[in-house]
Amino acid sequence: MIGRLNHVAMAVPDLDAAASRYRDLLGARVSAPQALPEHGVTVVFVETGNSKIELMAPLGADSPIAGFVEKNPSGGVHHVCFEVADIAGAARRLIEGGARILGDGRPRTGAHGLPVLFLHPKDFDGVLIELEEAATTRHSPS
Ligand SMILES: CC[C@@H](C(=O)O)C(=O)SCCNC(=O)CCNC(=O)[C@H](O)C(C)(C)COP(=O)(O)OP(=O)(O)OC[C@H]1O[C@@H](n2cnc3c(N)ncnc32)[C@H](O)[C@@H]1OP(=O)(O)O
Ligand SMILES: [Co+2]
Repeated sequence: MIGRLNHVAMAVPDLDAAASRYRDLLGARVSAPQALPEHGVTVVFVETGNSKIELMAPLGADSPIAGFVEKNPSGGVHHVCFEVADIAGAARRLIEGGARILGDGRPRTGAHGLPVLFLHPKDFDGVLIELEEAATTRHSPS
């Protein structure tokens, strides 16, 4: 069901400093910061050729990554994101298999303008998994 690794996300305490390190020390192409209040994070994406790194800092009072950054004040790997062809079908199959989808269970629009959802880390060996519907499978409204 899962396809390409879309990104690995790192939660960081200082987004500008982290972005500079990837740009200036590692020589990577880094996108402009994108504030996503509906997700409680500000993100930049680092291009790695075969995938991406998402650097994210908490945004707002109810950020879902606030607890993680509090427990890991230097930052750390927060989640991995896999592409799926059909996110609604994937969600049904996961629920049938006993996995928990975080939030209200419905996909939300993620940083790339595509539907995303998150699976509980306790159901996947302590790793938070994000699923993103692959761009090629989106249909334009007719
Ligand atoms: C930018 C949009 C989008 C994209 O398009 O790419 C994004 O990536 S948004 C990214 C931010 N959004 C999310 O992460 C949404 C889903 N996450 C959550 O709902 C929460 O982060 C969480 C997973 C429910 C954890 O929230 P928290 O407040 O930390 O809850 P707890 O303190 O109760 O933690 C429970 C338990 O889980 C462990 N934990 C927490 N975060 C992680 C993590 N990232 N990876 C692995 N495990 C994690 C935490 O340590 C607790 O464990 P115990 O202490 O053993 O109980
Ligand atoms: Co992500």
